[in-house]
Amino acid sequence: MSAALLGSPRLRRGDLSRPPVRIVHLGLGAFHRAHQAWYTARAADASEWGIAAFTGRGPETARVLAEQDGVYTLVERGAAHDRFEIIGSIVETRDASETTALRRLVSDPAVTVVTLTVTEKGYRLGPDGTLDPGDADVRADIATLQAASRGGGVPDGALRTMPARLFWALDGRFALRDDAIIAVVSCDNLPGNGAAARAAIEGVATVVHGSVPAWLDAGVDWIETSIDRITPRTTTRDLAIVEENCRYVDRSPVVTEPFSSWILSGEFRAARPSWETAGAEFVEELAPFESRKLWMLNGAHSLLAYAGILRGHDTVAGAMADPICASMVNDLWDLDESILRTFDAELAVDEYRAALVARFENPAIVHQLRQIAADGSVKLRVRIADPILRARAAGGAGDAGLRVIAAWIRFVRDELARGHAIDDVAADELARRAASEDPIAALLGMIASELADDPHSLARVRAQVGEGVAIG
Ligand SMILES: NC(=O)c1ccc[n+]([C@@H]2O[C@H](COP(=O)([O-])OP(=O)(O)OC[C@H]3O[C@@H](n4cnc5c(N)ncnc54)[C@H](O)[C@@H]3O)[C@@H](O)[C@H]2O)c1
Ligand SMILES: O=P(O)(O)OC[C@@H](O)[C@@H](O)[C@H](O)[C@H](O)CO
Repeated sequence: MSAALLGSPRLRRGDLSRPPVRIVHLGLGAFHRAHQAWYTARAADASEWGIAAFTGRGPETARVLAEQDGVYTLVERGAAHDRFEIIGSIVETRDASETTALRRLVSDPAVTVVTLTVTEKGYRLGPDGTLDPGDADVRADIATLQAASRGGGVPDGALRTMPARLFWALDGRFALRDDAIIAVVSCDNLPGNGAAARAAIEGVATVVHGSVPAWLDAGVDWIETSIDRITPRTTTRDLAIVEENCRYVDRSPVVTEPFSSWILSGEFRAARPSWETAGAEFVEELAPFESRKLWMLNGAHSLLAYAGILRGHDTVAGAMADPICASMVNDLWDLDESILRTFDAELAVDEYRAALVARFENPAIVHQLRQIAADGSVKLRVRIADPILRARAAGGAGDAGLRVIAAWIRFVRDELARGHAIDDVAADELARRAASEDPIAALLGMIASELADDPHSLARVRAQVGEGVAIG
C-alpha cells in the first residue's frame, strides 16, 4: 500500500521526555541527527541534556522538525533490514538567521556545549588554515559586527557565516560572565577540527575587537573529534518506508548505517553529557584516529565519487562493485596503511579496512556519489593530498593518491565540457584554472601547491589524466 494512503498520524513527542536545553548545535543536517543527537539520546544522563539546533542555510529542516516537536525517526539500515528508533534529544529547532535566539541560548549558563556540523567549507578558512579574508560573506559579516560594536544591533538574518554567528553568540555569553566556560565540539570532516573552529572564531574576533579576546582560550574548550557514520541524504522513499513500518508520518526521518564511531580529545572543564555511556571514546591524541578515518574512509569515498561517476556509477555500493574502482580503493588503502603503520597508536588498520569494505558494499545504503563529489577543492586537500605528501616525504611515489586527483581533474573538466555547473565552493576558480594554459598543473595546485611543484607528482597526474583507461 502506498504510504500516502495509510492516513497515519503525524509523529509527535507524546510521552517522550523533553530534556532542558544544555547543548546548542549549528548545522541541523542529517549527520547531526544520526550521530551527536543519537549519542546524546542514548547517554545514561540523556534526561539532563536537550539540544537547541540551528540550520546552516535555510529554514526548512527547522520548520518541519518543529512541527514534530523536534522528534524524528532514525532508520538504522543494515544490509538485510531496517531498525527504527525515535530520537527525542533535539528539543528546539531554529533557522540559521535567528541569531538573537542563538546569542540568548549560548549566553545561558546552563548551556555548556556547542556542537558543529556546518560542512568543511562552512568554516570559511583559507589554505593556510586562517579565516579567509577574501570571502565576501566573511567581509560583510565583519562589517555588520563592527557596526554592532559601535552601538548598533545585529538584526536576525544579518549574519551569513558560521564564524560570525558563533563569535556573536560567544561574545554575548562572555560579556555577561567571563567565567562561564563552554566547550565547542566540531563534528566536521576536517583534520584538527577543534583548532579549525577556534581559528574561524579567532579570525572574526581579532578584526572586530582589534585583539584576541581573553575568552577565546580562557573560556572556551575547543574539542577535537573524529566522527564516523555514513549518513546519506533522506529520500521520499524513506519517508514512505517509515510510515509503512511505524504507522506514523515523519516528514524528516534520517537514514544511517549500523556502524557508528565518535572519538573525542580535549578537556571539557564544564559539564557535558556522558557520551561514553553511549559508546563514544575519549583519547589523549586524536590525530592518528582522525587520519585513519579521513584518509581511508573519506579519501576512498572521494575516489569512488570521481572515478565512479566517470565510469557511469551513481552510488558508493555501485562503484565498489566495479573491479576497477575497487582495485583503485585497495591501492589507496595500501598507501594510507604504509603511513598509518608508522604512527604510534593502536589503529587496528586491518580490521578498519575490512569493516570499510562491508560498509561501502552495503547495498541498502544508497549514498549518492554526487553528494560526496561536492566541494572537491576543499575536501581533497585533507583526504588525499595529506597522505601523498607524507609518502613523498618518506621517499614513496604516492601514485595511488595522485590517481584520485587525476580522476577529480577529469571529472571537473568533463563537467565543464558538458556545460554542467560544478558543485564546489570554488566553482569559479575551478573554471578559471580549467581554462588556463596548463589546466592540469593549475588544478593540481589548487589541491596542494607542493604537489604541483613536485615534478614526479605533476608528471604522474598528467599521465593519469591522459591515460583515462583506468578511470573511465
Ligand atoms: N553525512 C555523513 O555521512 C557525515 C559523516 C561524518 C561527518 N559529516 C560532517 O557533517 C557535515 C554535514 O553533513 P550532513 O550529512 O549533515 O549534510 P546536510 O546537507 O544534511 O547538512 C549540512 C548542514 O550544514 C549546513 N551548511 C551547509 N553549508 C553551510 C555553510 N556554508 N555554512 C554554514 N552551514 C552550512 C546546512 O544548512 C545543514 O544544516 C559534513 O559536511 C561533514 O563535515 C557528515
Ligand atoms: O560529508 P562530507 O561531504 O564531508 O563527505 C562525504 C562522505 O565522505 C562523508 O559524509 C562520509 O559518509 C562520512 O564522513 C562517514 O563518516
